Amino acid sequence: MREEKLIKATWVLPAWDREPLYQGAIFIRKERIIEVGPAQELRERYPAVPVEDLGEALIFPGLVNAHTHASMTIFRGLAEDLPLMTWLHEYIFPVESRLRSEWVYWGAKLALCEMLRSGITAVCDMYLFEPYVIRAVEEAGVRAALGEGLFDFPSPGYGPLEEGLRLTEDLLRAFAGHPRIRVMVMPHAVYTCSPETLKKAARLAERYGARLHIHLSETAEEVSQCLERYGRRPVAHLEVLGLLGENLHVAHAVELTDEEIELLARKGVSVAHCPESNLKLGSGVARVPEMLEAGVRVTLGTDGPASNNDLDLLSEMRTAALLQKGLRRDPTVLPAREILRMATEEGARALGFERCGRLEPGYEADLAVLDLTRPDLAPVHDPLALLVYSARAGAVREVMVAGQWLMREGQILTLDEEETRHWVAGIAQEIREFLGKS
Ligand SMILES: CSC[C@H]1O[C@@H](n2cnc3c(O)ncnc32)[C@H](O)[C@@H]1O
Ligand SMILES: [Zn+2]
Repeated sequence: MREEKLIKATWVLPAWDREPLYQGAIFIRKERIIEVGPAQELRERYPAVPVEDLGEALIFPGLVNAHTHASMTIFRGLAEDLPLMTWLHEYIFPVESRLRSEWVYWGAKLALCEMLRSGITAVCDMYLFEPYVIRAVEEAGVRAALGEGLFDFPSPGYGPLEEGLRLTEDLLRAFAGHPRIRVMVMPHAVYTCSPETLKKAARLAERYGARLHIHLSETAEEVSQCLERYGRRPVAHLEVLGLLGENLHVAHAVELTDEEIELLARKGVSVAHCPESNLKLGSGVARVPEMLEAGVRVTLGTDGPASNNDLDLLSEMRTAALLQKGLRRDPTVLPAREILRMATEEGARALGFERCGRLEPGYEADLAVLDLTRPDLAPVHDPLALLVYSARAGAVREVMVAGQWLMREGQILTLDEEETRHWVAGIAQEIREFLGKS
């Protein structure tokens, strides 16, 4: 395998806050970016390095899906048009009680194929039987921050909670120092984890210097249940239990007061905004402009494919932007640049991948390539706006993580897409049978 590469394209967008380069190139050595600049200059500087010309295309920083449950592809379309608590308690938790490790493995592989196709190079995943997601992630070659989802009731993945904590600890040890995989401690939510469980999770994270991830303030019902049970809202609940801090990454944060936004900002908590799942489950709309204004680190996630119902972060960027503009009757709210920041650099930082999310010297060579020969991506007045407002998953042609091509000319190199679809079709049939659906 070549240690050095020079890739060039008609456009290179180095980062959310940088101007796009026309006829740009990137010089990569092993997994790192050494230099980004005009193609002609880089060719002259590195004459011995073969040039890979990507032609009429836009090279951009790989996207970061900051919250998902990848394996839930197997449940896509199973329970529709329901509010979160009904969806979870009456449909998803019962079917998940029959979950099997190979379902999680093949479901994750299908999800990774889909995510690669929308230019995602890093993902934050919380699920059950997570070691099987890790297997899929290792095969795919993407970057991931992940953990076994923990709740008080017995899990099909690990049994009683103590086993879940032990499994998390084993994973923390096994993947310490891994170049692409970070293990996080992942209690599911305040309504499925007792205060004792949350404290145990926080202690475990602290012992290993790990990050914590939890669903937080996703719906009004979650807030009222928390008030009823503990006499305080979810954010205050986590504060009292000592969870709010820079190592905490929360999903959703739809139901926040001004004071809660201030507190999250002050404590350095990051938020994964998941607008399409929040819309589809009728949960509401997160107060993203207020969070950004207050200094909260906002990232972007798809949430699981059973509540979104896709894993296309390009379309998520568009939804996130359009939603706030429409709600506020103000097109200047959440400009494309800010959206790209959330989907790249901010996501990477929230997951602990400090040298990802930008195409700059010293950063990991995690990037994706948009095919600009498509009619829906012409003409190119503004590459950044094109990426945020016009691009869809199908337009991503290449993906590279840590200097390795994972997708070339529309072909995923590391996973067998056909085989994966075939396995998932079989699993879906099994699921339908035990649900008495066919
Ligand atoms: C404990 S593993 C993860 C757990 O989360 C469930 N889940 C999927 N989507 C959501 C959501 O939007 N809010 C809360 N919980 C969700 C998933 O089904 C697993 O049980
Ligand atoms: Zn979720």
